[in-house]
Amino acid sequence: MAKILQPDLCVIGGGSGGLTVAAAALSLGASVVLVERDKMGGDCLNYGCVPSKSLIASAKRAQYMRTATKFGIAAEDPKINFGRVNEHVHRVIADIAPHDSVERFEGLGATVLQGEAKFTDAKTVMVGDQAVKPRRFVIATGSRPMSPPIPGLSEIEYHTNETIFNLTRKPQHLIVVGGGPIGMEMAQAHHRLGSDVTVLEMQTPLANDDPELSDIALKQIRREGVVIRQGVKVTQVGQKAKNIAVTIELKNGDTEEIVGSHLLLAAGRKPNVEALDLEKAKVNYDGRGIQVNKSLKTSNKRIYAIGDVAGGLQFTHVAGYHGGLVVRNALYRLPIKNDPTIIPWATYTDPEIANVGLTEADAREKYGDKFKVLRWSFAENDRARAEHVEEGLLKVITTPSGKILGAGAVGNNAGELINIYALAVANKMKVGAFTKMVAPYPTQFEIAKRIAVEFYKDKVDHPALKFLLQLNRILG
Ligand SMILES: Cc1cc2nc3c(=O)[nH]c(=O)nc-3n(C[C@H](O)[C@H](O)[C@H](O)COP(=O)(O)OP(=O)(O)OC[C@H]3O[C@@H](n4cnc5c(N)ncnc54)[C@H](O)[C@@H]3O)c2cc1C
Ligand SMILES: NC(=O)c1ccc[n+]([C@@H]2O[C@H](COP(=O)([O-])OP(=O)(O)OC[C@H]3O[C@@H](n4cnc5c(N)ncnc54)[C@H](O)[C@@H]3O)[C@@H](O)[C@H]2O)c1
Repeated sequence: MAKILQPDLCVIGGGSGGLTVAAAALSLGASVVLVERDKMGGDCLNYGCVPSKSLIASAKRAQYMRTATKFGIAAEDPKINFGRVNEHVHRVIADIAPHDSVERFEGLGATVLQGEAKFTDAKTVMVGDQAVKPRRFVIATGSRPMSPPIPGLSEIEYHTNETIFNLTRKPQHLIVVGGGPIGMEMAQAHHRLGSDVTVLEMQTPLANDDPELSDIALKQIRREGVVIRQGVKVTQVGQKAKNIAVTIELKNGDTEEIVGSHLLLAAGRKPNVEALDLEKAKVNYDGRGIQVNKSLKTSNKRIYAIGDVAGGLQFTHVAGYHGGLVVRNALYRLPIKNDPTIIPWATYTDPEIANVGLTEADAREKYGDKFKVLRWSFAENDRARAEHVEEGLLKVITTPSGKILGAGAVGNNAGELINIYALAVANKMKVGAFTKMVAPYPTQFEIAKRIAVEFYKDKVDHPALKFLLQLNRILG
């Protein structure tokens, strides 16, 4: 057996969370062993954010061609070379990959072990025949697609996010099971790239977002031609000649068969915990993931869990945020507090949907009717008009005194717009801060400024202001 490694940190998983911890700890002079069993960069780089956003970018270009007429340019039915689209997607991955590579991390001073980590006791992990006994562990093993218990699934060939980006030929008819962010982003992108697409959602599509916002996006996606069947139960799947037949049960008990060329499962995620032998490390977990406290520590105080495997919000920026927190605690014992209430998210459908902090429904639950909802339509914004992206809405939720509790947006670049509200929520800012700033004209960002003015609209009825106005009139 090789010499036991005894670094400051052993990071298990070389994805968004693990790489953040490793890079930060190395830059602070700590010794790090990094363990990855598959591809460096994890889900985000290889099977998630990067390929999906690259595919969406291709799909957007195709849509621009179809909708050019309103800009005075003859619209065209785009000639889509799906193989070339696939090359573009993989070129983007390859361009980013060096940043996440074994070579880069070894260059930074890490010992990178390429294999599967398994705990043998509360202080030791084995990777092959290499033992690692660090001062602290960080588990960042992520999640994988969940396979719902659908009869017939094991007998057919289906796709998940781990295989869909390998397709080099356009799916004729893509059936997507699950209308969450993965399902809806992939459904719209594939439809724009020329596939027929049917989404089968057992409850409500994009249910994690404010329905006032997601309805606007879903309307647009439907208008483009994606068929979204909600409230349906998939009861059977099977091969039908070269196609896949999916039987669904409707709310009234009727059944229907939908036949497609490809099936994508996007029905939620499962934490990657099984291979770790967590029982031996006395680390508690359940179906959602590893249980952690506010400091992201597990039931074994030497071991942290971060990112998707920690059972909370599943986003790359959350894994990165967790990573930044645990480095402070693990290396310097500085107090940390994981605060999920400051986390924004964006779904990259077109229009995009984004949120941070409380939604209107959250606020109602927490404050009854003691809060304000400000609304401003993108249609009122000059830049949105010029770009023909008037379909959009910004909502800001405040306390009666103007503290920003949350914001949500649907529309062009809503994901960019939400950043300023992430700043506002994290810093407990008041809406008044927006009235003091000047936004360049014409930017879409002016919506954020305009909505802040809305907050003061009813204040013009204040008796003191009315009196001052009257007085000024008298004074001439
Ligand atoms: C299609 C899709 C699109 C997405 N789009 C976005 C987006 O636009 N924005 C966003 O913020 N998020 C997005 N996400 C979510 C994002 O990818 C994840 O939240 C993020 O990757 C989680 O990071 P992580 O470090 O927790 O896990 P991962 O990045 O998955 O990394 C975990 C790593 O651990 C390794 N591993 C697992 N078990 C072991 C073991 N026992 N030993 C050694 N190594 C192990 C795995 O191989 C993997 O490389 C998307 C996800 C999908 C699937
Ligand atoms: N833009 C982004 O940031 C982005 C994009 C994609 C994914 N993600 C992350 O990845 C996570 C996982 O995404 P997801 O879309 O797989 O999961 P999800 O849990 O958000 O959505 C899954 C959907 O599938 C439905 N479903 C489950 N079983 C079903 C069945 N048998 N038949 C029909 N419908 C079924 C659920 O009702 C749900 O609406 C997200 O929660 C998000 O955190 C983020």
